[in-house]
Amino acid sequence: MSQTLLSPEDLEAALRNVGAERYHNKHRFHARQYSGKCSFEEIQAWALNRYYYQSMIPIKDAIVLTRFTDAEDRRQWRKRIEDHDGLKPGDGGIERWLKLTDSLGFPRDYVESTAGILPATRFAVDAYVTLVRDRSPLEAVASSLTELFSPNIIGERMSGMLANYDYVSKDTLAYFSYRPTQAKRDADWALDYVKSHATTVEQQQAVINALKFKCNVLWAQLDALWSAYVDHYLPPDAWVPGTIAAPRSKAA
Ligand SMILES: O=C(O)c1cc(C(=O)O)c2c(n1)C(=O)C(=O)c1cc(C(=O)O)[nH]c1-2
Repeated sequence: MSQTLLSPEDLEAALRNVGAERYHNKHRFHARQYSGKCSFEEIQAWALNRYYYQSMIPIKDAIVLTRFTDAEDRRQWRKRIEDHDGLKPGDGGIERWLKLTDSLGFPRDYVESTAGILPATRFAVDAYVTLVRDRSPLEAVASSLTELFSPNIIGERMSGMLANYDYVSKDTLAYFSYRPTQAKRDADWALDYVKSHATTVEQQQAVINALKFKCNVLWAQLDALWSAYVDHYLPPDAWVPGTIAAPRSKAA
């Protein structure tokens, strides 16, 4: 734990180091997914569970918005909500995620009910929402900085999935074509914010810890998927492969 005040550049280096050590691109589920080793059911379970993350991101961002006292900060942050919700029905990131779960055979009402997600998915995502509500606005912004690292993992995931799974296409993965540009815009802004607002040792330590926490939010979701769908240790109420969704031949 650093006890000296870091320059803005050294703080950025420390934050990037958190990602280098802990981001979910290092998780074995990610490697399994992009290298083509996931079964159809594992990809279904990943998309179903991740819907919960997607659906809670704009709620999380709406909470962050309420915590800014500066109008310019709110103007910048509200773009995130628009990206996910779209500006009209049928538009936006959540809708694009639902197109992916449609293509994997799931009925929309089942996905949107989140009835079949893993308990750890719910706990991890809810913990993220709790953090942005209960900790400082600075920590809330810092916790979004995993997006500094998302363009790389998205590139690896998309090219690997397109090469290895005949049931996915650029169309069904459209969600990810939009994200890298949005994530770069958001992460650049958030990084500048954190570098200019974390001006004490305590604040710098707090932002580093917020980013570690967020890496754990992402990591825990992949741990849960592995346990339930690779090791087949299904928790009660979790979606059971072969049920609910249309069979693969019809789905994809
Ligand atoms: O595909 C990914 O691996 C990935 C990672 C992350 C991230 O690092 O938090 C986000 C997303 N995707 C994403 O699509 C997204 O909308 C998003 C919002 C946020 C956030 O913390 O506000 N992270 C992420």
